[in-house]
Amino acid sequence: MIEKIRNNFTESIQTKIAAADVLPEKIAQAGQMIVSTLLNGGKILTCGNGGSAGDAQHFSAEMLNRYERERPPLPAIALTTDTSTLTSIGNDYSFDEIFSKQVKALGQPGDILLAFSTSGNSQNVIQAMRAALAKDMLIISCTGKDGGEMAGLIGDNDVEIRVPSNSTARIQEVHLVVIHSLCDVIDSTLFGEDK
Ligand SMILES: O=C(CO)[C@@H](O)[C@H](O)[C@H](O)[C@H](O)COP(=O)(O)O
Ligand SMILES: [Zn+2]
Repeated sequence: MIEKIRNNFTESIQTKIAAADVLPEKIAQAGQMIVSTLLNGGKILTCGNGGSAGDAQHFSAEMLNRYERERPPLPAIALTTDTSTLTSIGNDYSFDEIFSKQVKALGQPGDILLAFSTSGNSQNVIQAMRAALAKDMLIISCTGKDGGEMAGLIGDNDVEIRVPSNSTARIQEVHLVVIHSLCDVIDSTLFGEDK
């Protein structure tokens, strides 16, 4: 058991080292995209399933409240939190539409959909991306593995941040570093370097 646990740490560290080689430019690009959207009066909608629902909420909480410093609240909505909305769409239509119907209702042109899926194949996230594209929103996708079906929906103005790993757990662990790095880019660009 001890060896198994140690191996989880080792694998997580190795995946992060591999990600540090390939992801920083994409993360910087995504962070600047978010900054431009915020400066234009837009907002960020976030979604994902399971651990990735937690990621979606983690990012929106850091926007709405704070990351590491005092600064004004920034606009973001996690589409994973309103159980009345989620259960009614799931019950009356389908689970695949739980995010896309919210994107259709809340999304405005120029807003960003921040979509988390380790496989890139979660249908409700894919439907949310299609709804965002139909609304002239921009997309930042955080994926892993081979990028799945989501990779094919990314356009020239969108950014895919794909973690180089096939393990759902290891990908999620890197997604958390991505979230905090996005917050870092956003805060330092909008409010200056932290003193
Ligand atoms: O947190 C975990 C596994 O670490 C699970 O809850 C996991 O997020 C769920 O199985 C998700 O449904 C997986 O979806 P996705 O990452 O492929 O979009
Ligand atoms: Zn998990």
